[in-house]
Amino acid sequence: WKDRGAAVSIRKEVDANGKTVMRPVKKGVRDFSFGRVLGEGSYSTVYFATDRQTLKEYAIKVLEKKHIIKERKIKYVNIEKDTLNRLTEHPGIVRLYYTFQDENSLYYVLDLCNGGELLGVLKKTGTFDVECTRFFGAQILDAIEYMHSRGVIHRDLKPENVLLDDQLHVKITDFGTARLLSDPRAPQAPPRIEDMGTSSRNKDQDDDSRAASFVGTAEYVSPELLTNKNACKASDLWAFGCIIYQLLAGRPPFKAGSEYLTFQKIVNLDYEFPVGFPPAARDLVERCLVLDPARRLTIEHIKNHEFFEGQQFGKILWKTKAPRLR
Ligand SMILES: NC(=O)c1nn(CC2CCNCC2)c2c1CCc1cnc(N=C3C=CCC=C3)nc1-2
Repeated sequence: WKDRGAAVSIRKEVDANGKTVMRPVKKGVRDFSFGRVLGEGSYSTVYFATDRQTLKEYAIKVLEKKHIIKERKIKYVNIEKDTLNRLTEHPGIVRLYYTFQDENSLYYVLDLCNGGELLGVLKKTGTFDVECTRFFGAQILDAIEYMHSRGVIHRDLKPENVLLDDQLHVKITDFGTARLLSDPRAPQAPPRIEDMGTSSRNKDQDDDSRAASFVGTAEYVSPELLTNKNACKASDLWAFGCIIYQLLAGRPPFKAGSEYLTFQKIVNLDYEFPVGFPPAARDLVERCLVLDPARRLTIEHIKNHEFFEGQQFGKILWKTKAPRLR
């Protein structure tokens, strides 16, 4: 596990001749003061942390080496680091500044998102209006487009993994279950539902035991992941459709008393729109929540959809002030 990035601190030390020297030293855990826990996963804990020298605030994800080895998750750890190393230049993705390690743990120094989860903000207002949904939806879509252009499929997009910074701008996180396509630029023809029965894998996807085992969070998992275990870029757009629905309705489209019943609703496309759901948003959601990934709207189609009429994407989007939440 090679450390990444070369953050150094300058440390005052006395050399062999008793002379005080300023020596560049790679940053380590002693260079930070750790605060509250921001989140805990099966193999990691994320802390609020402050660089003692620069006073800059970060989120530091700490992974215990013993636990990762015991649970045979080394591959996940390296996939997440490789994924974050590919996603370095987008305002909508939590950035990895550098990593370091000590004898017990691995440390990822990441962007801090003081605004918390999009889900938390949504719960405060219950539902968002069209203006707010367009603002957050456009930023999420812009970030997905960048991810996919770098050959990364998130596979677990949901409002809990959409964080917000101080300006309530979106930052997508948690790439521990992402899939890295071998050739980022290869246009990925998602498998068709009728091809699902065959064992043929999508040619872009590396043959990876993780593909067979991983399924995302029940309410947002795509039908192809349930029927064929093969996530494709369109799987993230299924989750996008679920998120747009949830921002406007205040609940996800597929939710039942158990995971199994939720999965049943998904594969049967069993969901309804609440009365008063905005028509343009309804049309967009209906064209994202399509069982056959090959027939789902692409990112370009979504950007040109009536719901996003007049919405600018790209750099200008990230300079726009967040609308009043309502
Ligand atoms: N898994 C991660 O990489 C990760 N997990 N968290 C906290 C989780 C809490 C549950 N929902 C998903 C995120 C973070 C990160 C990246 C880096 C990161 C940066 N800032 C925050 N900020 C938060 C502030 C308030 C509440 C939750 C998170 N959190 C994280």
